[in-house]
Amino acid sequence: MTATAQIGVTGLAVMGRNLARNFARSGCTVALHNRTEARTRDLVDAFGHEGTFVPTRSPEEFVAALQPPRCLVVMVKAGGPTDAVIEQFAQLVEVGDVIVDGGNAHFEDTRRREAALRERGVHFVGTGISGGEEGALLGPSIMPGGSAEAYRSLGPLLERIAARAPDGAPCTTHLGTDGAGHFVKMVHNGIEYADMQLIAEAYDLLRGVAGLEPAEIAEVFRRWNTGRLDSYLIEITAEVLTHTDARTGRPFVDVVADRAEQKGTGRWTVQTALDLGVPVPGIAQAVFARSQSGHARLRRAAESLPGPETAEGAPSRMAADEAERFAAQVEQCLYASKVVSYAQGWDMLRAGSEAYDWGIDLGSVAAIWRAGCIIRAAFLDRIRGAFTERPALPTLLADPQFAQELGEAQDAWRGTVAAAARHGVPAPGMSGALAYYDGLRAARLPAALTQAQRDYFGAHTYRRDDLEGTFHTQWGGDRTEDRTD
Ligand SMILES: NC(=O)C1=CN([C@@H]2O[C@H](COP(=O)(O)OP(=O)(O)OC[C@H]3O[C@@H](n4cnc5c(N)ncnc54)[C@H](OP(=O)(O)O)[C@@H]3O)[C@@H](O)[C@H]2O)C=CC1
Ligand SMILES: O=C(CO)[C@H](O)[C@H](O)COP(=O)(O)O
Repeated sequence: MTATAQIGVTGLAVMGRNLARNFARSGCTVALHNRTEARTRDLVDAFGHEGTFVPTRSPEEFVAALQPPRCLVVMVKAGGPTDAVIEQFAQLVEVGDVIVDGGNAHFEDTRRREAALRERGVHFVGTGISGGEEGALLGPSIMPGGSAEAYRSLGPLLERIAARAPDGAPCTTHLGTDGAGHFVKMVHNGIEYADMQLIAEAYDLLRGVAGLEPAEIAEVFRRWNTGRLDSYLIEITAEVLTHTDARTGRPFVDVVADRAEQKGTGRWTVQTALDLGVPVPGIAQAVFARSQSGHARLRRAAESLPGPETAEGAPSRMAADEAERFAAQVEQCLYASKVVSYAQGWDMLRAGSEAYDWGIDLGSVAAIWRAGCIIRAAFLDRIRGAFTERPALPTLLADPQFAQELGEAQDAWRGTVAAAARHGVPAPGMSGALAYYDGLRAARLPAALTQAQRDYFGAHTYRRDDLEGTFHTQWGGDRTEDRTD
């Protein structure tokens, strides 16, 4: 077989097939391979006219079809299958070739795989790809890690197929060595979970407190989508809320089982945050809210527990002008809570970058999330601006523009969280975001009491604000204080 292909894709299910088509449409010659050959044939039969494909029937043929240095993208099921496929191709490629894993791998697996392949002289690039099936075809946000040398050959190809931000910049950049790309994708998904949870809470409040119908709530979301909340997730929420179930004629949202599932990337984000010691309660609340929704036994056991009197029976419908005022208040609350969640996501990016010495450019991450990915949103350009102007910004909340907006949202944010509590509408994301915000601004936290308790029962010692060193109080004795360091 003649080596004519600039890039190869192995694993031609929904993501791989569309990525391969995207490469071909951008003018690349694309080698194709899939374990089950029928998928390769189907792709060429259906889409062969879109560009130049080189279908292959075996891993050996696939590798032989690639121009050196070979770049091959693995798009197979995450976990064991990815390991098996990487090992298979590692045996066939040569020193200097690039193997790319575009699946949703855990960044620690990517670090392990990169180290093993580096020993053999092969570049391994773990890359996050976001945008789902449609994004893979029309332009995803691509988050590659790996060596700078690998990016030199792979980067130009990725830049051809990535989404374009409104300023025309491709939504991909080299993020750092080994697992940096998959770490960034993991945090992207964590933020995605938090954002989706907040949007779900806004919907629930408009329904449970204002008494609006799904189609009316869709109109509210459409309006929001023309302002600072302009984002893909708000846009699709409006679409979902206008959809009517063909079987029953009821709003679609009312026939879908209210048990949210998860493949695991949100959970990984929270587990990693715990290891890194970064507080990301917005993401954790979202993961736990999904988990709680699926606990049928707990929910059944609790369904007859008392709630606030205002919540008894069907929600009373607000008058039009009152509903409008309430919706405006929810918008402020949603926006403020969203800013807090994104701030936590960026804290996590910074902590990961420091812990693994990746040197992730925090402004660039916002730049490549402006288009193509699930959390694409107008306000990411402002996050890009904030971290580009001040790379050492300690938290997004300290950016003067965001801080001003959070100041302006105070009454509405607190009023909405209070309304949720009064009506018994669960809003862990919004109330958690407010608690996080208040926790950061507090001049003094009750952590002082926690420390005192720890010293009381376990002699764990404490520090004082007025003296250097560590101390222990003789709680069981005369309560004198000893210096312990
Ligand atoms: N779906 C999505 O929206 C997104 C998916 N991803 C990630 O992209 C990757 C691909 O996802 P998706 O397209 O949904 O496909 P799947 O995750 O469903 O994986 C199916 C593909 O994996 C191949 N495969 C499975 N096991 C093996 C094996 N042991 N050896 C060789 N090939 C194997 C299948 O081959 P065969 O046809 O022979 O069964 C098929 O090509 C995954 O890692 C996923 O996490 C990332 C972003 C979004
Ligand atoms: O990677 C993605 C987008 O960027 C997937 O859409 C995401 O993994 C979906 O996750 P979950 O099934 O856990 O909701």
